[in-house]
Parts: sequence; structure tokens; C-alpha cells
Amino acid sequence: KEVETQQKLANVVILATGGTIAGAGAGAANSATYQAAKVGIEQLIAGVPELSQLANVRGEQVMQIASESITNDNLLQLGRRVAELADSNDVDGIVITHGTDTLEETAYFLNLVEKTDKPIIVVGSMRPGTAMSADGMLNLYNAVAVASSKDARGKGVLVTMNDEIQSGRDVSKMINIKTEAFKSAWGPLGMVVEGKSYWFRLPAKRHTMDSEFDIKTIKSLPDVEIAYSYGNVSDTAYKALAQSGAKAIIHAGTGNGSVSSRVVPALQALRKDGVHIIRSSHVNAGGFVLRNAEQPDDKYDWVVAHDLNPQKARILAMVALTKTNDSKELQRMFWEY
Ligand SMILES: NC(=O)C[C@H](N)C(=O)O
Repeated sequence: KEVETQQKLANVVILATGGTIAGAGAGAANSATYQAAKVGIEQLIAGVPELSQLANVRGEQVMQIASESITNDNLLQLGRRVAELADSNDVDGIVITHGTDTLEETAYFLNLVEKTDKPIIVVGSMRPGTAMSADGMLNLYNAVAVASSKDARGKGVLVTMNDEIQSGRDVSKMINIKTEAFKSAWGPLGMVVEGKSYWFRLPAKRHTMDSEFDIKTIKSLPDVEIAYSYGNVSDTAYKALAQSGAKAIIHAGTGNGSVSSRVVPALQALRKDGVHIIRSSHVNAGGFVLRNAEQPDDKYDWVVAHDLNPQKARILAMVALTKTNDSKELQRMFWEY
């Protein structure tokens, strides 16, 4: 009987990358002072014995780092391993444990490049496992629950934090000191309660199976950098980034991606030199940048990031530039993904 139940359970692989979910502090009161990426995957799995009721779970330690230190090479390495597992007949779902600082970037990257409809869930925690009211155990339990559910197939890469199921494309870390840290301007897709998922909406943008990008054909990612805008901003950072070899610069703009008159001439000149200028917004709750609003993008041959925040715009720009160097194609991709 027990063997029968075991066989009926989905096979879920947990790929561990580090972060606070694998963090450890000196004492239970240390919810914010701790070291990330300390605890190994076997210990994480052993810490949530209830996982075995949800799925046949096995773990792999892909890397062990805090997510602010993730490089493009790390992204490619992780993406390739996810693709291998997704191709395997004995894997039904994949969970990635990840630091929360760049979790939204990795989730969006995988959402663009993984050609599978199997559930891929990225999860982290805001408190280390050693702290009182640590959130990692339940977040991980929820991630495995969603990864093993048939309902989660074909919905793109998902993020389970704070009981919510978020689209990896839309979600962003909005605050760094609360467990209710991850939000999307367009709302969560669903909720996980006691290991069961409840869905309310679907992603509208192209992803995974419907994406024109494929991790298997991406050899490397081009250099795309971000320059932050504010009152009295100068053009120094933009010029320096271009000089160091950036193929595109994401303008992390004020308001609806507005550009200071002190910076406009430099950006026009950089575009003439072949660097793509992509206007996004760093407003907190979610930007919304439209073409030719604020700046004449058609005239300057610039691209707008629409609702993608600067760090997500960087991810799409890197992936898009592996396919095209045409600004009109880039803009199409920014509308579609
Ligand atoms: N909460 C966290 O996971 C933060 C940590 N710095 C990381 O991203 O790895």
C-alpha cells in the first residue's frame, strides 16, 4: 500500500542555490543578522519531513551563494540543469531554492528560456531557518506542493512566497524586512493553503513553451548594464558603462521612464554608436513606460521596457540580444514578454 502511494506521488527535484532560505544566524532572535548560503540541500529537505507526503523529493546542490552574487554564468549553469531535468521522464516538477535579492531576475530568466510546461518554482525566504518564525519551511513546502500539482503546468515559472503563487515574470521584491516581501503590480496568480493550490488568473505574456528563446541555444549572455536616474543626475555613469562594453543600457528612470535633459544628448550619442537605450522606471510599486511618452523614442531609436522594472528589463535585453540587434525587434520582444 505504501509503495503504491509512493508511486502515485509526483517526482520533484529541488535545486539549491543558497540564499537566506539556506541561511543561519547566531541565535533565534537573529532574523536579520545572519549568514546566507550556509545550510546544504539535504539538511533543508530533512528540516521539512512533510515534503515526503507531497512528492518524491530529491535535492541537488547547484551552487551555494547569496543571490546578490549570482553571475550570468551562474544563470546559464542553473538554466541548463533545469532544462536537463525538465527533459527527463522521471521528473514532474522542479523547485529552485534561491536568495530573495535577485530571485525575481532568475525566475524571469527561466520563464523566458525553459522549453517545458512542467512546473518550475523558485522559492526563498526572508528569515534564516535558525530564526523564530522562519518562513523558509512553509515557503519550501508550498513550492513542492505547487511543483507536484498538475494545475501548475503551462503557467510559466512561478514563485511561492508568503502563501502566494506569483508569476516569475511579474513578481518583485518590494521590501526587504517583511516576510510579505514579494508583490506584483498585477496581483498573484493564486494561493497555496495546506499544500493545495488555488488559482485565480493566468499570465498573459509569452513564456516557456511559447517563448522564442531556448536555453539550449544560448552560449553566453551579452553585457547589459543599468544606470539609475534621480534629480541632478549626470551622464557619467551611462558613458562609463558604454565604454566598458555594454551592448545595452537600461535607463532606470524616474516616473514613467523620464530622462533628464542633462542626460539626453549622451544617450542620443550612445545610440548612434550602436548601444541600445532601454527606458524603464524605478518607481517602487511598478513602472509603466510607453513609447514616445516623455521622450521621442521613434526619433531617437530607443526602446521602452513597458512594465518591466530595470533588473527584469536587463534580463530580457540580454536574452533578446542573443537573437537580434535590431531595435524594432527588441521593442517587439519588450511588448510580448
Ligand atoms: N533573503 C535573502 O535571501 C537575501 C540574501 N541576501 C540573498 O539574496 O541571498
